[in-house]
Amino acid sequence: MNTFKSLKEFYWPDKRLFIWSIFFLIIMTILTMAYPIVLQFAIDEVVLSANWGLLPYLAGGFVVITVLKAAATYIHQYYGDLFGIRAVYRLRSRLYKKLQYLPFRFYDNAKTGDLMSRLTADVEGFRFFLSFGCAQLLNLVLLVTVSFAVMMYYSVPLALVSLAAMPFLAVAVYRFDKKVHPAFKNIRLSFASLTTKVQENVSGMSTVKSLSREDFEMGRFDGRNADYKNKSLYTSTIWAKFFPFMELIGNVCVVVLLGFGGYLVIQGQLQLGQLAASFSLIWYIIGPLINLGFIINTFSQSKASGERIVEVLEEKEDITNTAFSEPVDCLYGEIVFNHVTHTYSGETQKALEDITFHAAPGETIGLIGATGAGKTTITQLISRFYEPDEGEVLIDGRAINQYKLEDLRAHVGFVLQESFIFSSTIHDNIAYGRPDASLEEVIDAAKRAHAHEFIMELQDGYETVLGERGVGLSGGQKQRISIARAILINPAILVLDDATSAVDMETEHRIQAAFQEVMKEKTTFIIAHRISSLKHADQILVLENGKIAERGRHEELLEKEGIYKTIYDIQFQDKETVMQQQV
Ligand SMILES: Nc1ncnc2c1ncn2[C@@H]1O[C@H](COP(=O)(O)OP(=O)(O)OP(=O)(O)O)[C@@H](O)[C@H]1O
Repeated sequence: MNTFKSLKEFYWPDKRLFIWSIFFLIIMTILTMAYPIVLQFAIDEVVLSANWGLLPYLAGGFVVITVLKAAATYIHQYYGDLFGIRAVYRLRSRLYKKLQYLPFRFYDNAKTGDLMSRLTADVEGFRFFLSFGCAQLLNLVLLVTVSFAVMMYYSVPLALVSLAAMPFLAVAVYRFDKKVHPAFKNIRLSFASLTTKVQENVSGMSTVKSLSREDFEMGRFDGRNADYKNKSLYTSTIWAKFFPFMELIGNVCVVVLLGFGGYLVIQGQLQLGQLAASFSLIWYIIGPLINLGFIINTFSQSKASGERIVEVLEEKEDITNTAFSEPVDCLYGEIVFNHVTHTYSGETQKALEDITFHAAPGETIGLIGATGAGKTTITQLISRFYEPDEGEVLIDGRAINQYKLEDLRAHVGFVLQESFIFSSTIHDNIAYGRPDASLEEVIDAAKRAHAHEFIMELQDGYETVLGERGVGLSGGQKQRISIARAILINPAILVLDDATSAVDMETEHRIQAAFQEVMKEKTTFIIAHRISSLKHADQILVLENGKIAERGRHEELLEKEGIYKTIYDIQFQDKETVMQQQV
C-alpha cells in the first residue's frame, strides 16, 4: 500500500472523479441485482397468479432499469477512465521532468530500454488499475455480498447448500493465483529484456552492419524471442486449465441449486420465481469469483509497476541548485581547480587525483594524455556534471555550486566527439541552446563553423529535417553543426573534445581558423590527441592516470624530454614516415 500512498499526489487531486465513478458503480450493481428480482416477480406475481394487468408495467419498468443501468455504466466507466488518464498524465510529466534533472551518475548505470518501459508499460499498468482494477474489486465485493444476501432472503437452506462448493472455488482461485502471478512477472521481465535488445540493436545498427554481425544479432534475439514465447505459452496452459475447471465447479453448484431448489418448489417451500432468480444470482457470485485471480493479478502487477515508478521518482537529484546558488548574467571565465580528486560512483580507481591548475580568462588550456587519463572528467567537473570527492572548482573566484546550474551550463559550450543531432531541422539543431536566435545569427554561426556551404547544398537548406541521430550527415558535418551550436550560445568557457577529429585536413584547417576567431576572449579547453591542435595553447596539462604529469607551453614541454616529448616524437615520426612514403 505504500506504493499507492507514495503516488497519491498524482491521482488524489481527481478524487471527485473517483468518488463519482464508484457511486455510479454502486447504482450499476443495484440495477444489475434488479434483473433477477424482476424475473422472480414476473413469474411468481404475474404468470403464476395470472395477474396479467401488471405485465405492461413490469415490462416498462424493466426497460427503465435497463436504460438507467446503461447510463450508470457509461458514467462509471467514463469517470473511471478520466480518473486514470489524468493521474498518469501528471505522473508521466513528472517522470519526464525527473529524467531531465537526474544527474549523469544515474545515466551511467541506467538502461535505456528499462527506463522506456518504466515510462510506458509501467505507467499504463498503473493506469489500468486506477481506471478498472480498483472498481472491479469493489464490484466483486458488492455483487457477491448482495447476491448472497438476496439468495439467503429467498431461502436460507438453498443458499447454503448450493454455495457449499464455494470453498473449493476459493481454493482453486488461490492456487491459480500462486501459479499465474510469477508466470506473469516472468513474462514482463522477458518482455523488458526483449525490448532492451531491440533498442540496443537499433541504436548500434551501424556497428552491427560494419562488422557483419547480423546473423549473430539474430541469434541473440532468437534466444530472447523464444524465451518470451515459452513463458507466454506456459501462462496460457495455466489459463487453459483454470477456466474449464472453474466452470466445472460453477456448473456443479448450478446442478445442486436446480436439484435441491426443484425439490423445495415441489415441497412448496420455495416459489418457482425465486428458484429462477436464484439461478441468475448464483452466476453473479461464481462469475466474479472466477475473475478474482485476474483482479488480484491486475492489483499486484500495478503494485509492481508503481514500485518501479516510485524508484525513479525517489532517485536522488544530488546535483541541484543550493541555498547559495545565485543567478549570474556573465562570466569572465577564470577557472581554478584546487586539489581536485574524483572517483566515479561504483569505481574504485580515482579518475582524477589532486588536480590543481589556474586558467585565466581567455586562455587556451590543452589537455593531452592516454585514453582514460582523465581529460574528459576535468571538463565535466567544470559544468558540474559530477561533483568532486575532494577539492574545489572555482569559476571567477566562486565555488561552482554557488552558481545557478542553468546559468553555469549556459556559459559553458561543449563540442563533443560524438555530437548528438536531434531529429528536427538543421536550423533547430543549431539553435538548440538558444531557441530565440534569429535566422541571421544561426546562419552566421554556421558560416563561422564552415557548415553553411554544405547546408546550402541540401535540398531544404536550413529547414532540412535530420533523421534520428542525424542520419544523413557525415561525421564531419555533424561535428560542424555541433560547432555552430556552440558558437551560437557564445559561451565564456568552451570545451572542444577532439573537435576536429572527424573532418578532413582542409576542413580542419578552416575550422581551426574559425576557432581562433571564436576562442578570442573565451577560456577554452582543448582535449586533443594530436599535438598539432595544442601548439598554440597557453597552457598544456599532460595527464597520466588521473594526475597531472607535466604542464607548460608547447616549447617548454618539448624541452622537458618527458611524456609530451615522447608523444610529439611518435606523432612527428609518423608524419616523417608518411612524407617519406609519398616521395
Ligand atoms: N561515467 C563513468 N563511470 C565510471 N567510470 C568512468 C566514467 N567516465 C569515465 N570513467 C573512468 O574514469 C577514467 C577517466 O576517464 P576520462 O573519460 O576522463 O578519460 P579521457 O582521458 O577523457 O579518455 P579518452 O581520451 O578515451 O576520452 C577512466 O578510467 C574511465 O574508465
